[in-house]
Amino acid sequence: MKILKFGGTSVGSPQNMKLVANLVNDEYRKIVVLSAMSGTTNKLVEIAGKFYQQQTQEALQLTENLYKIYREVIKGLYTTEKKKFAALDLVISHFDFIKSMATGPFSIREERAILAQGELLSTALFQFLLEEMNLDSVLLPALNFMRIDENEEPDTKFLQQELSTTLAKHPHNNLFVTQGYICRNSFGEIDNLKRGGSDYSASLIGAAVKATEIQIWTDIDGMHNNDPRIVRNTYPIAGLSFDEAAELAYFGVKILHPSSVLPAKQKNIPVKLLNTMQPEAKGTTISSLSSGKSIKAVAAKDGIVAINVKSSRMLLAYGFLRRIFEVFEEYKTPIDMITTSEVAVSLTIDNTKHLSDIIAELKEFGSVQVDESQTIICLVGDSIEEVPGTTVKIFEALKNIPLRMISYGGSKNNISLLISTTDKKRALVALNEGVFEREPAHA
Ligand SMILES: Nc1ncnc2c1ncn2[C@@H]1O[C@H](COP(=O)(O)OP(=O)(O)O)[C@@H](O)[C@H]1O
Ligand SMILES: N[C@@H](CC(=O)OP(=O)(O)O)C(=O)O
Repeated sequence: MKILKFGGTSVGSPQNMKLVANLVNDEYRKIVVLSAMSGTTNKLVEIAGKFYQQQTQEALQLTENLYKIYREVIKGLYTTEKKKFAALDLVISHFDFIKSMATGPFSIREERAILAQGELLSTALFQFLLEEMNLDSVLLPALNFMRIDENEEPDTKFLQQELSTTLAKHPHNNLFVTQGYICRNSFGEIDNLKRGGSDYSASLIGAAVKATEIQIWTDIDGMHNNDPRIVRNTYPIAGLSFDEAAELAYFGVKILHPSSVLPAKQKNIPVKLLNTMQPEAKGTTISSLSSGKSIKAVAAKDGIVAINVKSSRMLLAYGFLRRIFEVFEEYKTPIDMITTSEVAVSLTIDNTKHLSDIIAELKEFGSVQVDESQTIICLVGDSIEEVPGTTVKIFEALKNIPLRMISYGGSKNNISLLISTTDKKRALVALNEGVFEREPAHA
């Protein structure tokens, strides 16, 4: 069994959906996981926001605008009038559901139900397309098997049981289609795996059915060495280890959801990143194989806040760091980077929900300085410290950029630097020239 996940751009137009239908049309047994058509989830977030603010007319107007987009999609997607009618009926029922939110109370529960409509629509429309092409496929409702527990962790046992029971009912089918991103929570309500979560769905499903391969199909030919939206002359990386890919995803490479590497790593299932618009390109293979000692890529994570706590009283005192960490633990706020000196500690966080409470408590230890609008630049590779001259190249490339924090030696896979977000573009461009001078032979 293979898992093929197609992201928003891959199902973002009738033309692309047809490309996807042709790509899944072969003899392999597979589960196809689809995201919402690109732009849809953002629009649904906007609509839910208007309902929240009780701006009902604006919400209904945005809903109508989105409906019109789907009406056009139907025109371009099907050839027979019969399917066009059936698809229109289906689309109307989903939009009637959204419009029904105009009456009655609106809470986070209704918001999540609205956010789920994108994946429900894309999979239903895709299933109709497969039917029109006479491809035998089964639509599996993700809300029947994808579940998160009270800690928002996926219930992998339930997933495995439900999927194996469902698949056993279709022993002669090779093609299954399901929704990414959406799930139920511990109350049985509609919920989701957070933005970009369809990659995570694919990986969890792959691990549950012990797939031979998980393919993430998107609009670029694999993981590039640098952000192609910011830097020119980036190139796809042929191979990455699970650990390297996890670091890159966590530190902001948009192509892969941060949680999606672990389920595949645990079951040792290779993950391929492939391009729907260029299916013959090799893409990137993420596996347990080491991909060679070198720096493979750089990622940038914005929205970081640096907090510095300085306390001469605490000089050389044991227990100081534990007490600082306890404050973050109390507010369920993960720490990304940490650097220390004898009298001070600097930490970074990206979740600022409890920032003022955290600062208030930290002030009990000494003076606290907070710097917002920071970016972590993370260089990822294998056994970085064993490659002579690596750090020299990095600091030479960044010689004109103020570095607020440096984290090196925590793992063999990364060097992280904290800079002001205003310097991010300059830093990524400088690193591209100074560290990744040219495409390696294997890429
Ligand atoms: N290092 C990188 N390698 C490849 N793509 C990247 C990288 N950094 C950012 N991206 C962006 O990620 C985009 C694909 O991710 P995403 O929009 O989530 O895809 P999808 O809509 O298929 O889920 C690419 O179009 C690319 O611009
Ligand atoms: N539609 C969801 C889930 C998702 O993963 O989308 P994409 O695969 O297009 O990043 C979102 O926009 O967050």
